[in-house]
Amino acid sequence: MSLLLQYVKPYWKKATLAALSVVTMALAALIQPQFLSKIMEAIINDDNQVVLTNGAFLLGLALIGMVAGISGTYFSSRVSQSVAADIRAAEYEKIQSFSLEQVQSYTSANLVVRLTNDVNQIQQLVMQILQSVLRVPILLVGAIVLSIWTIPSLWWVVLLMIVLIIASSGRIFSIMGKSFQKIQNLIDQNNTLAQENLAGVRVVKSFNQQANEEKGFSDNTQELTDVNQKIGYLFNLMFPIFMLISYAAIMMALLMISGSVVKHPEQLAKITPFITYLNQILMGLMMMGMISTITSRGFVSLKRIGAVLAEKTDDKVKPERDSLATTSDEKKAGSDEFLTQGLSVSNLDFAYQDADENTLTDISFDLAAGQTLGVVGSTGSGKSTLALVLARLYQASRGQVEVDGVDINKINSKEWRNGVSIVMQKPVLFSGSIRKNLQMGKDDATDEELNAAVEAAQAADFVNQYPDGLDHEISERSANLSGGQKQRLSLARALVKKPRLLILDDSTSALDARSEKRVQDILEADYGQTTKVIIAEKIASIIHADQILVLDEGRVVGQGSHKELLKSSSLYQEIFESQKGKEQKHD
Ligand SMILES: Nc1ncnc2c1ncn2[C@@H]1O[C@H](COP(=O)(O)OP(=O)(O)OP(=O)(O)O)[C@@H](O)[C@H]1O
Repeated sequence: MSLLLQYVKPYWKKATLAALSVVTMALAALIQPQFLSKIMEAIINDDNQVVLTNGAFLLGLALIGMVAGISGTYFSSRVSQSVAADIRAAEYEKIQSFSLEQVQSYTSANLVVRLTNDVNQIQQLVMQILQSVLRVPILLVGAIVLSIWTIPSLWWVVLLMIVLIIASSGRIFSIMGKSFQKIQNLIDQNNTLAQENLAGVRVVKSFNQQANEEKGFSDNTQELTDVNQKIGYLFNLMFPIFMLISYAAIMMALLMISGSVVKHPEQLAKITPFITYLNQILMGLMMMGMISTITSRGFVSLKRIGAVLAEKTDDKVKPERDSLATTSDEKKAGSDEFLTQGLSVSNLDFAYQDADENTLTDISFDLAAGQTLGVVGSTGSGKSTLALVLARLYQASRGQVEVDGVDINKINSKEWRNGVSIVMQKPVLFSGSIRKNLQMGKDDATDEELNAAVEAAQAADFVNQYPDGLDHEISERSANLSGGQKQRLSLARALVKKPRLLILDDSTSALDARSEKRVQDILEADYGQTTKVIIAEKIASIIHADQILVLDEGRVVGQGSHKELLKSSSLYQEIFESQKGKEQKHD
């Protein structure tokens, strides 16, 4: 709740206007029946003047109620939309600062639901609170007091109706509350299924899995429909039950006073407001039930969003270094002062969250600035994991990674990001122009710099074929690019900023041997100052590296130059022998 108040606070003026409007509307609704009563009394007494005066008041009140209703809805929807937008932005910003482990532990589909559906629930929650939290109690208490005040002898009819409605609605609303919780979980699942299926649409089609995927999705959708239908049935059931109870109460009231109407005809004037108040009590109770279910659903969402916002973005990975940002750090960012001595890794261990064993164990190496480290090893040996730890996307569980003798966790993040580029094994590009994607590497890169990077990454041939060149649009999930094109553009993005540390995770695997050789030559000639970590399946890609690490089950089992390893590492020899034939064919 304090979270909600924090976000509503900036809009307190509009929230107050909404609350005042709503209170006015409730008071107008409560006073109206009194004028109606006076009009009826005047009709019985044949007093036209009183009929007209009270009629005018009644109309005036109705008008005030209408204006208050409109302004109440206007202000509460403005506040609820603004609060939802602010929460969404704060949540998005928080998720952006999440570590890879945090994203993995929530799952991306779940985070999408928390950003969309949960925020919508909160919008409704704020709307409901502003619209009903004052109105319902005023309407309910006011209608109970005024109904008894209008015909005191019928107090027990009022009480009986309240008891009957609460008894019948309590059960219905409690079933609804549980169903809303279930809906939330099903929407989470639905989103995961849809996301996975769409991301892997090619695999689904190639393995002819449409029918299975459709079944999984339709089972989930069916369950969602069933729960929604159940809520619909309950709503449909609720209204007739409540109407029945209220009409029974009205009938009872009419019966009770029918005997005295002949003696006291003015009683007839009181029955109309009495019935109106009974209806208002009914409405108030129904609204109370609805609010409790809608708000309980909203509070579930609030809790889910609160959990995201309360997440600590790994202190060691981000904020502390941001706070170290000084003017000199900012100046240093991306400058030639970064990584001038070397990269040093000592006794590094790493384990994925919830994993029983280390993925990397006791990794150590020293690399002088400007040198190249090659990393080879069998599948699953931890090469990509090492790349991610070196890029500071994961945090080592033991040991240290140092740049120029400084623990990388102590380096200002801006400086780090400007100095380091990683090209992931699976290239990821975003929908938008090629230019926009490449400028992620350097916001203010000129066309000249972009073209140089495109050239270096061997992407110029196909980029120049597009009539709109760098402005060519990449579609969602870069579906309009081939694997090799994606890889080249990811490489270009990493090269744009001329990084001081470049980490390539199997980033030239989709390039033909000639293009790969050209990339290697350019890296050597134009990126001589850049320290490089190159992970490769093919030994040919790292044969000239100053130092090569051979990984096996997360441990270094060989270390040295190509020549040294051919003598010292049996695994390296084995890999080399197995690739020799293929390389000769390439050459
Ligand atoms: N996000 C993750 N969560 C948990 N375990 C992971 C995660 N990523 C990788 N692993 C595990 O860590 C081990 C090393 O994976 P990694 O991707 O680093 O190997 P690799 O040497 O790059 O393999 P490849 O050559 O196939 O790309 C594997 O056993 C893998 O299952």
